[in-house]
Amino acid sequence: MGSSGIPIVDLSPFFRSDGDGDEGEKKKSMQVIAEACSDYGFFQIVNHGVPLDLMSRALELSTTWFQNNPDEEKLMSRPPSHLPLPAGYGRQPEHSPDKNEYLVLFPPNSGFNVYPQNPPQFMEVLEEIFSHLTRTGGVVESILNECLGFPPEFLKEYNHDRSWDIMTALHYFPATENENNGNSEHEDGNLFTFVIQDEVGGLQVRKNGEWIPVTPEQGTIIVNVGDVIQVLSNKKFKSATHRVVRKEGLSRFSYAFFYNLEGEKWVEPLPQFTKEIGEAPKYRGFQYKEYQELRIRNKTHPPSKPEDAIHITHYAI
Ligand SMILES: O=C(O)CCC(=O)C(=O)O
Ligand SMILES: [Fe+2]
Repeated sequence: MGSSGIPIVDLSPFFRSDGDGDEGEKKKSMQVIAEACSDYGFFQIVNHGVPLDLMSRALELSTTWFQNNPDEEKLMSRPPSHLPLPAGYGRQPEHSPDKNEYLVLFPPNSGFNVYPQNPPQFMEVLEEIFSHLTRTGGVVESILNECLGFPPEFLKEYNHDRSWDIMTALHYFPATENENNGNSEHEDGNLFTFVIQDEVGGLQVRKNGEWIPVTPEQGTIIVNVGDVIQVLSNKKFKSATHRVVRKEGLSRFSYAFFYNLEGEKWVEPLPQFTKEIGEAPKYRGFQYKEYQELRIRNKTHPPSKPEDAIHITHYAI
């Protein structure tokens, strides 16, 4: 358990080749994960395969880049991509309640990436951490697959195309006297997200109706389950409700890695969570990219009332 009461799971047994004794450890970890996902969709991982010095380095470099980068880089053009959002630098529109700026990256082999040039090592570190997070994503995906009782490799085959994964480096501005919203209350629309945060803190998750601060623990990666897992499992696993609150006098830096689905994929509650157990589906099916486009429109053209923003409830039956 972390100091915030969010479970911390040691993934090392999942990275070792199967030896005696590992099965028991794996089972215990999977129980903790399954419970956290059934309750509120949030847990943390250690011994996750991403080198700790790479994580610190990535945070140091993004801090330097956001604080010092020349405006030309911030203003670099963001050509359209295969996703409903472009790669490169962006900033929340002036009217947005969210006060952050960010850098969007696609997988290292993507021709759509727009990389920062300074510091010169930044691009290499971004590519390296992206690759590590992708590998850890595969491990977490297979754990969730087993926790949900899917046939072996079901999620891996359903979600074999990694070209829609994205990573964002985020910079939250210091809070002012009047407001401290960094990233409004939301659920992520994907399978799951990894968050790496600096020591400032500010990420909060809603658990049993209360906002719980996710206390920074160096080297830990936060995992939050997204809407796709919630829909496939007909809400057996929950998509985590979370937000970021800014601190006065302090900038906060983080990375979010979104383990996504290819845009053409169809998402709907699976028969083992509906007709095979006599339960009605809680959602109608949808194409992944249609939902992502609607979510991005929430950000670029915010509805006049927050309750008009599109969430997964848009597809609720
Ligand atoms: O910066 C963070 O800690 C979380 C970011 C987040 O929730 C998101 O980008 O969806
Ligand atoms: Fe999020």
